[in-house]
Order: sequence, then structure tokens, then C-alpha cells
Amino acid sequence: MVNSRQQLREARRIVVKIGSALLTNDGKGLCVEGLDAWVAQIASLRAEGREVVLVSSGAVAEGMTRLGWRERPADLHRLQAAAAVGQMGLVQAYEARFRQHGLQTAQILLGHDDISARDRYLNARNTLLTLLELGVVPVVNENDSVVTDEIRFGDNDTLAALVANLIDADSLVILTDQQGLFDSDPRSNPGATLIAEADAADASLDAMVGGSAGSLGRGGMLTKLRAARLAARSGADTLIAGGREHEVLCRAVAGESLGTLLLAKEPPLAARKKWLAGQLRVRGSVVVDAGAAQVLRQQGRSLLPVGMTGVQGAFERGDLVSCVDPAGREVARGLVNYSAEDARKLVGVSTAAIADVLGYLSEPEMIHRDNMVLV
Ligand SMILES: Nc1ncnc2c1ncn2[C@@H]1O[C@H](COP(=O)(O)OP(=O)(O)O)[C@@H](O)[C@H]1O
Ligand SMILES: N[C@@H](CCC(=O)OP(=O)(O)O)C(=O)O
Repeated sequence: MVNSRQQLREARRIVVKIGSALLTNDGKGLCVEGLDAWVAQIASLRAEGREVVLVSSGAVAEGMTRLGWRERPADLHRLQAAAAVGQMGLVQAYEARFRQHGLQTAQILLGHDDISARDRYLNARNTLLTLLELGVVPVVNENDSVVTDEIRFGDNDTLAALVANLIDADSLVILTDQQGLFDSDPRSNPGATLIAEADAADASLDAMVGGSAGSLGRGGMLTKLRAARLAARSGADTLIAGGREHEVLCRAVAGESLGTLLLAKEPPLAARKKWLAGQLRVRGSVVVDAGAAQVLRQQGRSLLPVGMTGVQGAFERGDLVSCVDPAGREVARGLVNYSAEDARKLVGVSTAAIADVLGYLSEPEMIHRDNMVLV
């Protein structure tokens, strides 16, 4: 059997995520010793010939420190202003340190649209890959100052996983203020035990994460677990580890057993499906009958109008829509071939009758399987 830690040793392309809780020293400004240590470790990973993309949080927290604010503002524009101020501090901190190791850095700020629009997704991918080829360390964050609430990732775990998908990373390493994933929140349960390794898809992990974050972090362990599942879609394993541990990155990549390794056991999704899986903006839903739900789930088939029993929401051809079973559980998501208006006319309609009902035939499928991902 291949030792699963061996896979981290062999990782050529790694996404490292540093969370707010860790980076901002629990609200006392950027953690200088931490930054020195992480940058030095990333520099040695680069010197070993590995490619590293850094996803760093901390803009809002650093902005609050610079502006002298103690409370995280509730007002979106003040939050966005803080992010804009703090992002300057972040890039300065990384730039200066990487330069000492002879490395160039590049700032990449991504929003949801950069991942959801296929052309922008491909463009972001090409830019990141070009930077890696040039030996530059890209420093990524969400484009906090301009994104609207409806479409923000909010936590950088999700963003880091999407970046791992985007560049086909071998591993995602999430550094946080805990040593990894525990069987319950160690903040509230001192007796909690560290999980050393699990299949990212293991449903029993869901009960352990609780969803609570620290005062500075956004997502807690729940978003880290979800991120591991997202990263697994492109075949990347995820390590969640304590960022304050001595030489944590170098030791982890040397194959030492620390933190929690969440393994990608399913075969990677095709590139288009990876892009689909990262979409946040769902425009509506179609209810499917039990038979359709079964063939979607078990045989990965396309959804035909005959399997639909209802349509909710307002969507256009090409929008992302979710498919729910008769019990209301989401089965899949995909890009529709018909608008909501036409779809309502097509509920339960056989393929042969589509043209008669609509007066035209676009495609026989409501959602083609190539444009669908199971949830
Ligand atoms: N099962 C768990 N194991 C470890 N930490 C957990 C668990 N459930 C909740 N947490 C909380 O998640 C927090 C880390 O998430 P967060 O504050 O969002 O950090 P970051 O900014 O690094 O993303 C921990 O401080 C911890 O209190
Ligand atoms: N983009 C935000 C990061 C949000 C955040 O704190 O995320 P996380 O570190 O995942 O809890 C920032 O730079 O402040």
C-alpha cells in the first residue's frame, strides 16, 4: 500500500492557505515571526523545485489594525474599506520577505466571476501557471473590496480549494490556529482528539466540525472540510495543520505525520466539471421524480424533461440550476438548455414531444451530463 504521506512528499504543485486566525495573531497585528517562518519554508519548497501558490487571508483584520478599529464592522462598505487598506499591508509583508529569499511575488485578487465565467477561469489559470513557470510566488486573496455579499466566498478555505482545482495542484495545505481537525471543537472541548487521516468524502466527519470559527476566522473547520472535498474533485489531498508548529510546511512535505490529512479517493472530475463544481450562483431548481434522481445519482445520465415534476425560480438557458429529488434533497447541479419559462412547459414531456410543445427543439436534454455535477 502507498503510504498516504508519501503523496505529499511527491507533490510538485502545492497551494498553501494561511488563515486570518493564524496570520493576524488573534487580532494583534500581522504575526511577524509567523510570516518570517512561512515565507522561509515556502522558499525552501521552491528551492526543492516545487511550485507553490499562497492563498493568504488577513486583509480585513490587518486593515482594522491599521485603521485602529477594535470591532469588525457590520457595514459592508467599511469592511471593504478595511480590506483595501489591509491588503496593502499583506502584500508589503510578503513582498519584503520573499525578496530576502530572492523570490518575486505577484498579487492576484479573485472574485466569484473570475471562477464562474469560463473565459475568465481559463485566463486566471493561464496567468497563475505562467507566474509559476517564471518562478514567481503568487499571493492570492479574495477581491474583498469590490465583491458583493451575494457572491463572495467569504472564507479563504473555499477560495484556496478552487485555486487548487484551477491549477491542478497535487496538494492543498491549510494552515490554521489548531493542529488539525479534531473529533470536536478543541476550543470548547479540551479532551478532543486529533484525526490523523480520513477520506475527505467520509460523511462521519460532518458531525465533528460544528461550523464555529474563531473571532477572526470566517469559516471554522466546516469550510476546511468542504474545501478538502472541493480539492478532492481535482485529485488533490488536503492537509490541515497547525501553522505555529515549528517548520510545519517543510516537515509535512517531507512526509512527517502531522495535522489531518484528508485524502482524495474519488477519481478526479473532468476539467469542465471542476469549473462547474465551483459555481456559487444557482438560479433556480427543477424537481425530478424518483426514477430520474436514481439515474442521475447512479448512472451519471443527463436529465431529460420527462423526469421533471416541477420548476422553481427564474433562469435562462445556460444558467446553473439545481436538481432536487421528491424529498427536497439536492441531487445535482448543472447548466440548463431551456429557460424556466420553457422548462415549465416541458415538465413530464417526452423527448419526442418537445418540438411540438415549444415549437422548436434546442436539445433533447434539460441538462446534459457533460454540464452536470452530482452534489
Ligand atoms: N472539529 C474541530 N477541530 C478543530 N477546530 C475546530 C473544530 N470545530 C471548530 N473548530 C474551530 O475552527 C477554528 C479555525 O477556523 P477559523 O477560525 O476559521 O480559522 P482560519 O482563519 O485559520 O480559517 C478553530 O480555532 C476552532 O475553534
Ligand atoms: N479575504 C478575507 C479572508 C476571510 C477569512 O478570514 O478567511 P479564513 O482565513 O478562511 O477564515 C481577508 O483577507 O480578510
